[in-house]
Amino acid sequence: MGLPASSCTRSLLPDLAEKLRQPFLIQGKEIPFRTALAPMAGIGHVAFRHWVRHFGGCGLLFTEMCNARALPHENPALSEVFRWQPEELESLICQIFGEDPDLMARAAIRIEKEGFFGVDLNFGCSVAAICKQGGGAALLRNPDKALVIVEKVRKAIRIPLSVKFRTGWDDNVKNAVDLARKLETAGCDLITFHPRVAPDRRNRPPRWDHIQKIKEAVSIPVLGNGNIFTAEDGLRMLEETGCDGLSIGRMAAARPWIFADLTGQLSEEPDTAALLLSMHAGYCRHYGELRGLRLFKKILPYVMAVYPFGHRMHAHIRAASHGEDLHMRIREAFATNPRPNAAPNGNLMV
Ligand SMILES: Cc1cc2nc3c(=O)[nH]c(=O)nc-3n(C[C@H](O)[C@H](O)[C@H](O)COP(=O)(O)O)c2cc1C
Repeated sequence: MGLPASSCTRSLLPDLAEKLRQPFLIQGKEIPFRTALAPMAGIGHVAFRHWVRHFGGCGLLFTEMCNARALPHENPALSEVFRWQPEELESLICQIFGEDPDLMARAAIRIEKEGFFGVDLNFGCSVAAICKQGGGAALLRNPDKALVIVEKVRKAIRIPLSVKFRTGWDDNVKNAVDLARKLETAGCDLITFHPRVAPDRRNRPPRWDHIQKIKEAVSIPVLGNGNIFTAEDGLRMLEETGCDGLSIGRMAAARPWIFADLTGQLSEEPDTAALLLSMHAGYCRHYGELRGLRLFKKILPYVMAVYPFGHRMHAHIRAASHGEDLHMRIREAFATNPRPNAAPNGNLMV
C-alpha cells in the first residue's frame, strides 16, 4: 500500500533540508534540527511523540499544555499529559499554563527535577476555559503579570525557558514586539510565535510578516508557527520571516514523519494505513484500550484532511467502537489506496 513517489510529500526542496539541518543553540545547548513539534492538547502526548521520534528530524518536542496548579502533584503513571519516555527528555520541553507566578515557578521546578530539556510558558491559548482562569492568551492583556511569571520561573530554574505567544487581542503587532523584547530581558531563551489575534483560533490566515517583526526585535531564537502545510510553506516562512526554525502542529498530527521529510531524512514514504494500526496499538499500550481509542480518534481529522474524500474516510473510521472494529475500518478506508493531496482540506484541518 506504499505511495508512488509522485504523490508523496517527501521534500524535493534540498535548500529547505539544508537550512533545517543547521544546528542552533539554546542556552549553549546544540539543537540538531531547526524544527519543533508544536504543543497540541490531546495530540502531543507520549504515545504520539514516539512516532515523531521514530521518524526523526525533529529538533524540539513540546508536550501538550499541562496545568501548572496540578503539575507538582501529577503522577506520570496516571497522568495523560505529564508522561514521557526517558529517551525523549533531552529534547522535550514541557508546556505549562496558569496565571499564578508562584504556582508556575513550582511547576517549573518539578519539570527541571524530572530532567526535561526545558519549560515552556503558554501565553497564547485563546480557549475560553483557559482564558477565563487568567491563563494562556489572557496574560497578553496583562503583560506586566506575564513578565512577573517569566521572572519568577526564570529565578526558579536553570534549564531553558521558552514562551509561546500570539499577536495579542488586536492586530497591532507592536504590543507583541514590546513583549518579546521584555521576555528576552527577563531571561527567556526561546520564543515560539503564532501570528494570530485572539480569539481567532485557526480560521483566518496567520500574519507571517508579524513573525519577522518579532524576530527582528530579539536576539534569542524565534520559532515561527502557523499554517505550514507543505515543504514550500516551510521554506517560504524561513525566507520571508528570517525565523530560526519551524514549529509545526496540525501537519505533524497528519504526518508524524513531516520533520524527517522536511530535513531530508526520510528514506521511504510510510504506508499510512499500516502506520495508523501501529499507532493505535501504541496508544493502547500507553493508555489502555478505552483512552487509547479516544486519543487515537483525535488525530484522525488531520490524517484524513490530506485525502480527496477525507471527510468520508474520517466519518467511517471515527465510528469505530473498539480496537478490532477500528482496524477493520482503517483497512476498508484505505482499500482503494487513496492518493494524498499535496495540501490538506481546510475543513478537517481545524
Ligand atoms: C488540537 C490542537 C491542540 C492545541 N493545543 C495547544 C496547546 O496545548 N498549547 C499551545 O500553546 N498551543 C496549542 N495549539 C496550537 C498549536 O500549537 C499551533 O499554534 C497551531 O496549531 C498553529 O500551528 P499549525 O498551523 O502548524 O497547526 C493546539 C492546536 C491544535 C490543533
